[in-house]
Amino acid sequence: MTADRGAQHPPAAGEGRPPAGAIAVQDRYADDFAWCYGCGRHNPAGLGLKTHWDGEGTVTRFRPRPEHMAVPGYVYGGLIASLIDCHSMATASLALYHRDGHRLGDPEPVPRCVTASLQVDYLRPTPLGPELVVRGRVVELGARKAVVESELYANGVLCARGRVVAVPAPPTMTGASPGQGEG
Ligand SMILES: CCCCCCCCCCCCCCCC(=O)SCCNC(=O)CCNC(=O)[C@H](O)C(C)(C)COP(=O)(O)OP(=O)(O)OC[C@H]1O[C@@H](n2cnc3c(N)ncnc32)[C@H](O)[C@@H]1OP(=O)(O)O
Repeated sequence: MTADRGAQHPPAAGEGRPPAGAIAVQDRYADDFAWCYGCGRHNPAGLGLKTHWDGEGTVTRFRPRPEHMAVPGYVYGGLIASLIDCHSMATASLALYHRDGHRLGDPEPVPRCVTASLQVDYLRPTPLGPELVVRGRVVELGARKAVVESELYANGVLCARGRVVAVPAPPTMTGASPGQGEG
């Protein structure tokens, strides 16, 4: 994955800025499954990521806070992995929802996926300060998985790229109350 290092992202529909009040994927996860640190709307300590369709793919925007620092001036790589992870999961969930004939705004909750594999390439240091833009697209949609490729930009410059395998959440991950893991 060495191509496009440092590529400028082409102009996209709406530049990833959803209209006010637009429904995000995370708004439509079932209540019991909306606690994820990265994207759960019920997790007050989380990142609160919101993912929307934009043009041919999906987009999530996030402005890192000072505590998301790796070294002064640059973003911590673990945060970058989290952004790519949750953005890709939302993209996979949305693709499954569309495959089932639904559109955001339908009453049925969006299906939930978990991360089977998360691979991130850090192409250049990500500056701490500007809003980050993550763009994703589904490259494979199978019966039991979706493969999503996501790219993270700062000031329009490609800084990291991820490839994520998403699998519908197994029944063993359902039913616990927040704070009740198996371990
Ligand atoms: C009503 C429902 C509500 C549900 C409500 C859930 C609440 C939960 C909310 C979670 C919110 C998430 C928020 C953000 C994402 C996280 O942070 S999720 C947390 C981190 N991830 C985990 O803990 C997952 C732990 N791993 C697992 O549970 C199992 O390994 C998995 C991922 C379910 C896969 O199970 P499995 O039995 O291996 O699945 P299997 O059917 O064999 O494989 C399906 C496909 O995936 C592929 N695959 C599996 N593992 C891998 C791998 N490591 N690498 C590459 N490909 C793989 C297989 O090859 C297969 O591909 P195909 O043969 O179909 O082409």
